[in-house]
Amino acid sequence: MTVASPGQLNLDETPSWGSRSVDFFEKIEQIGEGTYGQVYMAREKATGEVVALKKVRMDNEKEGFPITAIREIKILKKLQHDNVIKLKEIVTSKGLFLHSKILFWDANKFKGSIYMVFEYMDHDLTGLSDRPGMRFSVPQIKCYMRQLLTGLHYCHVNQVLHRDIKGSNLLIDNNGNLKLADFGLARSFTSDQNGQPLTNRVITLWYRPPELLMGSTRYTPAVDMWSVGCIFAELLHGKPILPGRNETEQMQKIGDLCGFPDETNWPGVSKLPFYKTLKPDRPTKRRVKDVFKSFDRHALELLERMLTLDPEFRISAKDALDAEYFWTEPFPCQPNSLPKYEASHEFQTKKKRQQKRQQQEEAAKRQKTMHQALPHARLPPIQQQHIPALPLRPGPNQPTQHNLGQTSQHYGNNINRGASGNQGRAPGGGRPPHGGSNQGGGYAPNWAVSGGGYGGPGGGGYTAPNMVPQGGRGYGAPSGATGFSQGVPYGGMGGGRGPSVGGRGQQFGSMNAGGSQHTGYGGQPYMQQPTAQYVDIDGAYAHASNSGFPPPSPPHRPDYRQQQR
Ligand SMILES: Nc1ncnc2c1ncn2[C@@H]1O[C@H](COP(=O)(O)OP(=O)(O)OP(=O)(O)O)[C@@H](O)[C@H]1O
Repeated sequence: MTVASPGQLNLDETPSWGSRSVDFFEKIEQIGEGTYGQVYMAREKATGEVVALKKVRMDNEKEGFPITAIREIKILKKLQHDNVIKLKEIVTSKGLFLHSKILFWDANKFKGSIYMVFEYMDHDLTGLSDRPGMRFSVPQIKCYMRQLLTGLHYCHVNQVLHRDIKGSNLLIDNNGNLKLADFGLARSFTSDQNGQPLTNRVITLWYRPPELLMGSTRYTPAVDMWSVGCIFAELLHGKPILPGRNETEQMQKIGDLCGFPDETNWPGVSKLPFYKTLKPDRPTKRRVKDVFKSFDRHALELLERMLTLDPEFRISAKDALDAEYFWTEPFPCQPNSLPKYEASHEFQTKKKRQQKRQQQEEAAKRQKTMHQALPHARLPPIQQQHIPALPLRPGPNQPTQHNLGQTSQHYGNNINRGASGNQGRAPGGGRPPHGGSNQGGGYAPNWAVSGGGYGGPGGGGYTAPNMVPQGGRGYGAPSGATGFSQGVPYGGMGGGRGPSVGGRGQQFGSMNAGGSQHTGYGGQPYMQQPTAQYVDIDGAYAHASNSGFPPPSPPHRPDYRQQQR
């Protein structure tokens, strides 16, 4: 593989990427609204195959190519697993042109887009849960949870932190397969953690672990496991369990449920930057068992281990897969035995709910008018649907060491306890395929952001230079202050979803031809904004790592999701 020079979109590894126009697809309908563009259900005209097109908005030349998209493309190119969404290719709309595998555009004229083409998934977990009357059975919850943990274990073994685990990023198809999606905040990590600090403004507030809320910048895959714990409890409880409106309230809610951490249950916690600020005046006590006493004994035991305050003792994905919960009756069902549902994405269910609410409001207004006109008319009240949470059973807690899988096997969907090959029940963790090709090839750790080696195409491993800055740099708009709607019991999971993550509000500075001039990270110009632009996923990182990060101040960019949610 060629190592791309700075400032180019290196499509070497997948030659077809970027060469096709979005016109090869016809859009069917919008199914998602993300921070950087819309997501559409679409059909490839030639084959009839249904796909999802995620548009990367690039119409603001000042801000350049969004770093979330660069990260997402780069990481998804490497990760290949049944429980991780497959990025099939990248297509472009007019205004971009491809020359020698480098994408160019004219910054002053270009109003086009890059689209990521994904395999299509019928639902996201939030959309599915929000369907009126939706109830998940225990085998179904176990089936989804096992797939979520399997996909996450694969990411962690391959040294990728997802950093935005939440229902709307868990996609489900009508064969019951669950896949992790939205790797826009993901990043690679090194196990020694001696590198540069990581940003703590990641993970959507309701799913954000205490170490990030208290300002830790050296964290581990345990951050994702906290989010998994929140999702797990949400699935069983029927609504989000920690719906804070801002960081302070979020930490308060965690303290009320899990007890506020101290040096006894989390040595070193008092040294975290915001510990003293967030510490409540009143005493708190762990109440997980009381609050969720209706949960099954094994479910509660697993939940306690996921919601362990000290990240070092929080259960890992690998150990969670080995938990009794998955190996006692009722067992997880097979994905393909699950019922098929009409497509349901959060975007659509939210829209339907809004429309219904509007209709109800209009009907209420009409009734009021009629009532005023006809004082004796008997008018029925507007019905509120109330669906109780799933009933389940009680049990204990048992914290264990957080621990990454060390082996290099794929952990498939069909996990057999004690089956040959895997020792015990827990998985090894598959390495991702080497750089861009699916066959052969060496693989060395630290392939992405942390700048270690990774396999070249079709053969031996090679060591990449430091391609990406350590540190993540997610300086988004502060999260959680606005647009909050508290979830109510409604089907499997709650209605309103939490305030969005802070780390998204940022773009990677545009890069100009030749790579000698560029705007800084987050659109802070170091030099005059160039006209001709191109983006290189690998090279951009290489360039960025030499560019004096972090920028002096976080760039200002509105967080669209805060306005929406
Ligand atoms: N491959 C896919 N198949 C079907 N639907 C998808 C697919 N990818 C994304 N979606 C839908 O679009 C929504 C937004 O996608 P995604 O989270 O990837 O975008 P985003 O810009 O990162 O969003 P956000 O800013 O909310 O994190 C998802 O919640 C899901 O409903």
